[in-house]
Amino acid sequence: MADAPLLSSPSLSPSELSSMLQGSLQLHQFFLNPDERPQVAYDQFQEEDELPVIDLGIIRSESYDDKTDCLRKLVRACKEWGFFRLVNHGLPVELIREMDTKARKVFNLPSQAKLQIHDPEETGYGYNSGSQDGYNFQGYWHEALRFQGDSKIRKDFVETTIPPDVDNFGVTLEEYMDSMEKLAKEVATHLAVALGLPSGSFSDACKGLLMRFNHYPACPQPLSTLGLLSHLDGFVLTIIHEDHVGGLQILKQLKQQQQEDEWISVRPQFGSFIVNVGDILQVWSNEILTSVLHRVVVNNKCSRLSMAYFLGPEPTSIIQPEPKLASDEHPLVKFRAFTFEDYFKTATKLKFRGTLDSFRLTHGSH
Ligand SMILES: O=C(O)CCC(=O)C(=O)O
Ligand SMILES: [Fe+2]
Repeated sequence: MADAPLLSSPSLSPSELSSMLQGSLQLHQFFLNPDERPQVAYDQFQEEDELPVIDLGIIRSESYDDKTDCLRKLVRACKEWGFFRLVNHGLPVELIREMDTKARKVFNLPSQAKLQIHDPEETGYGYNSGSQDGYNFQGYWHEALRFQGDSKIRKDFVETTIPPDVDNFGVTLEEYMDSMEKLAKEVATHLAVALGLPSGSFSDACKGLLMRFNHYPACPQPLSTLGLLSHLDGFVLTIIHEDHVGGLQILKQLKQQQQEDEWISVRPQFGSFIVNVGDILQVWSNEILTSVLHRVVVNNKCSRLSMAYFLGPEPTSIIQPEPKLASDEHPLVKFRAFTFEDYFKTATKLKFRGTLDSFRLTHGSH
């Protein structure tokens, strides 16, 4: 019986479940093939798997030696992990909390109200759930609220679709996205400097593109499904804030140690950000920096909210490696000419896995 497990899961609120199951899928249709199911639970943390921590206060400081050390650590983290934890970033925790609370309020609206948050002309804009036909993440235990475009379009969209009982959602969203854009561009600037490039090499070609709130309701059979399938982010940098629950998993690169890569759970830390390298930065950096596979595992106790901000290039930008980063150790990687738009179309078809291989002319070090 498809719905029998629901009866044995008293911790799930009926509204959380109906939010996922009101669409075209039944519970068992979220179950993945055994080889795709997670073997590591959302809260199985190992000490050796703590992400590298980058203290932005040190990079901003006047101390040349500390700053240089920290920039080296930043490059190492982006090479070896593709991810790091950003602390001392200066963004007020009150703003983060306010954004988290308001996004949660939207997800807690009845399903019918959430389904109104969409733009008929822009698929994927606004609200989507994993039980919805044609949604990129159909079949995953996930619902999302997505905002993009310039701030005028965004403001109009929010005003006409988000119910007024979520107080000033649009005001907080604009403030949060502005702060994220500044922060992401600052990180991109530090990365350019750390690689020996002029400071604007990456950030000048970027703009804030997309903000996605990810909500993963508690799931009656968490190890039979995933919240988000394993994927590579398709932008320059992603800045994620997650609540206290946990569920993000990263494929830890163990190739240097001649071992198979392994999935590790990231320990949540409210108030800090998780930053990761996207495919476009991997190309720009001549594949010195790495875009790494990650996914989300769900649990049967409580829902989880993450807020992901994506910094990207202009849609018509030609994406190519920076020739100044070519060296004996890192010969210039060759790609056929492609724009960010081309990248995105291919990535959508491939579900954001292995997209760059479609554009690669020679095989690099990945
Ligand atoms: O929910 C998370 O922690 C990760 C979200 C994510 O990977 C994404 O939105 O691309
Ligand atoms: Fe992602």
